[in-house]
Amino acid sequence: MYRSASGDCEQETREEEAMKLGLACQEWGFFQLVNHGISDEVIERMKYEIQDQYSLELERIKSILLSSMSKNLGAEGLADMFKDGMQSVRINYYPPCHHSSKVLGLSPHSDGSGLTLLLQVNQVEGLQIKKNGRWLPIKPLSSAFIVNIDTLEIMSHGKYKSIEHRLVINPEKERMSITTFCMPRLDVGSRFNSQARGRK
Ligand SMILES: O=C(O)CCC(=O)C(=O)O
Ligand SMILES: [Fe+2]
Repeated sequence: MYRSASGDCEQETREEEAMKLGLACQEWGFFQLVNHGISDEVIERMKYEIQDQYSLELERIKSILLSSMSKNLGAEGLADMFKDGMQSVRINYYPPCHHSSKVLGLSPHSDGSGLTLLLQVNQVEGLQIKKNGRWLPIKPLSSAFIVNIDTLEIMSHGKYKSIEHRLVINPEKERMSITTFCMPRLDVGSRFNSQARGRK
């Protein structure tokens, strides 16, 4: 819902703002939201932590993991294939739902990046992975990253497995997680895609 940030503005201003919002949505489909009530301090801290701390630290963890996988697979240069590859981050929020048996937070899927690093923000269970036809819950460990293999399955010629997973909702508690999808460099991705197409 759009709400004027100061909250106490006159009815007239509110109507004017709502009209401007409507126009921006109709004519541009893009707009910048100011006076939203989140303090500069919180925003600056968030920017700093995402840019200078979290993503740099993840980059470090990713290269350590990939070097080790590279040795394990006997596939030199795996870490290099991900160097300067795109990373995208998704913050997932799952509100509690009393009809939790009738809904899913995320339906069964496997991720489309190369490798995924997932951080559970709170310790609420919900993630399940499919193993031998059964859904197994993943117990949240505080401060652990949950790592899952995606297109690395193709890159490892099937030696590593990309596993289907889903998210079930808790009836009482909300859940939050931060997923970082790590892609190989674009040229590597297209090389593997055309190889995979060639195999069909
Ligand atoms: O929230 C989770 O634990 C799972 C998230 C997930 O599978 C995804 O973002 O692709
Ligand atoms: Fe996923």
